[in-house]
Amino acid sequence: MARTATLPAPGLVWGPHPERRTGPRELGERVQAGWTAALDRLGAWRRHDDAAFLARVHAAAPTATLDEAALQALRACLSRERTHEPASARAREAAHAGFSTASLALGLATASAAARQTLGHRPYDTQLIAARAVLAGRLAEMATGEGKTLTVALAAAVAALAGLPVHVVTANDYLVARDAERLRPLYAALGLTVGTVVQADERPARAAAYRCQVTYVTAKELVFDYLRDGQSGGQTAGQVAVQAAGEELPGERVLRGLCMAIVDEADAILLDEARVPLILSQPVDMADAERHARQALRFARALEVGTHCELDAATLSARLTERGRDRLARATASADSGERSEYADLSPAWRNRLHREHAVCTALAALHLYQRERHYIVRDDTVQLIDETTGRIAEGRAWANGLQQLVEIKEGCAPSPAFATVAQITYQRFFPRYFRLGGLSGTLSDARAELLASYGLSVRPVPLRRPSRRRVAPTRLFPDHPSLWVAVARRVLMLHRRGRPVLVATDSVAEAQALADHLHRAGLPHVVLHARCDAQEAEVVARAGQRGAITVTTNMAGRGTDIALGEGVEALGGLHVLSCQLNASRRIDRQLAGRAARQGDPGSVETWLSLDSALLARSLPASWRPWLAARCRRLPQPLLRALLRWPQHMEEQRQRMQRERLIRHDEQMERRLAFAGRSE
Ligand SMILES: Nc1ncnc2c1ncn2[C@@H]1O[C@H](COP(=O)(O)OP(=O)(O)OP(=O)(O)O)[C@@H](O)[C@H]1O
Repeated sequence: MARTATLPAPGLVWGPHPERRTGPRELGERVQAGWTAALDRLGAWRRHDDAAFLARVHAAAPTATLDEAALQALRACLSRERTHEPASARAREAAHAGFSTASLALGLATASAAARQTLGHRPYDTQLIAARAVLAGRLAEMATGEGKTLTVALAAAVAALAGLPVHVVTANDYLVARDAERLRPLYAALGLTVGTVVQADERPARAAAYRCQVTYVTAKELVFDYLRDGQSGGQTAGQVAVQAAGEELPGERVLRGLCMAIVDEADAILLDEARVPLILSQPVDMADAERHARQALRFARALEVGTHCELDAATLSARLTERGRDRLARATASADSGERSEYADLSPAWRNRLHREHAVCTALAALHLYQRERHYIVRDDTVQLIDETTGRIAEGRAWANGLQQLVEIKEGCAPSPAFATVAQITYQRFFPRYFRLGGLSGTLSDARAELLASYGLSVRPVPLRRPSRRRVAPTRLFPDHPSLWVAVARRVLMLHRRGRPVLVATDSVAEAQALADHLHRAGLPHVVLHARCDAQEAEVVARAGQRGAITVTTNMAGRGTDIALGEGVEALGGLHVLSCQLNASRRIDRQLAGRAARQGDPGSVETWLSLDSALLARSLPASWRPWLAARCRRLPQPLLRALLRWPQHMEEQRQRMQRERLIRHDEQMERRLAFAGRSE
């Protein structure tokens, strides 16, 4: 007998702040996303489907005008199909089906007309294909320089015309302001309003920005606004009515729900930034916090490793055994019963089993797992963290959940101000709450399985507009940094004499300065970029394509910044990118390479590394170094590439596991809090 199964309706929360509350996407949706991605791999089918869709957009172009009557008709047509407050289960299903091809074609044709009229840019076919993928709730992989900024605007405009409040999520405040400003005329021509949210904005400004039809914002600001909104509680019917009338509610929610988000540079946000939860915290009474931390350390010191607890060095976490739990319970009970004991001054929080076990496990980790000179250093009576990826001091960073104060007390330092977690959420739990979610980046395919598993998002590769003319020169390895800088300076001199612009990427400020000294001695004019100022960085990187320009950068050169070639540079061979950094993932290498040879321009890329670069030095056995140092210039290319790829692969795996652990931890928290209230 045939069996049929119906998929459960996704748990959608409607009302004034619509959002999904099902966590990661439903199984059915993931299967569908996986199936669509599999279809994409059938190149012939994909080309046919793209061609048919483009034909419809081009056919709709003559009717796609920007007069009010046409826009009114388009809005009506699109909003019939979107249903962000569906009244029935049937409408709810339609909400997931997306727009019909006909209305989507008309919507994109109209947005294209606005782009032509206001920006003077006729959207490329590749941009239309990518915008369609985004509106279908997918991640479009568009190579660097192919025009993602305009693509985002096309997709955002269509969704906004359908009546969905759209959040365009970008990498930093500078890009938020720049993109919104650049695209404002396009949105205005379609009768749409645009707002921006940056770090410095106060609550009323944020509320006003979120009331716009399209809001440009960074992921961090967006998530903190969501967490703060969660703290402000529900609204009364009267307040909802006031807000619906467009009036401001001081101290109330600023977001209008999670309807549609388009994530630009999606891999940077959904993967690279998604390794730690976002925590909303508030200062706590320091005397209480210090007493509590000292009590936790006292309990932890009384436990025997192996008998009462087990330690996991890989995850830097401790676990109590049954005997450990009993001992802890007895100790706290004896304090509670008023018996004279060393624990007599315990605060009431210790009566809660979950709380005391968590506090003692953290103290055990602080005592036995977090090591001086490896995880932190002690300087000027303070504990400073060491960044595990770069091996440098992580300025201004501190551990959460009381760990910082525990390590400080262990080291005999004065504990720094403590903060209690008020609410927390991960990107992996936040973004799937959007009713519609899509995004773009140049570097997604390496992580497609993880993106599907964590966010239910499939990756749609978008073809190049013009064939790439990027030349990749052989990789070279040098025994140490001094020999690397001498060779790099010579290379830069040679290219500079020909007038070709060069962009050199180094690993750190110190390395950039060392190279700058060599360039200076060689009489080569150059710009060193190591300020942590996104606006300045983008400005300098944008000039890096001028004839004879030499730019030295310390981190990934301006993701999201266009490097236009100066006059005559194309004939000289375009921009040359010289990477002297072994990045933590291949995606970052590809982003850097993507600064050269954009949109069919000529350009070249090469990678020169030193054996003592941070990631290599950490991952290659010390016994290999003398052998490699003697032969590094003669190693065959495949062997050299494999040698450099290995540490990068290990780092990618480590970061992936970190994200998986975070998701598991998040799920555990959710289960524990199921009876105690939500974590946000
Ligand atoms: N349809 C178009 N017509 C003409 N120029 C365009 C069009 N689309 C984009 N451009 C131009 O192409 C350049 C690159 O665009 P953009 O910066 O959006 O690329 P990108 O894909 O975001 O690059 P990256 O991956 O480096 O961030 C910009 O100068 C932009 O103005």
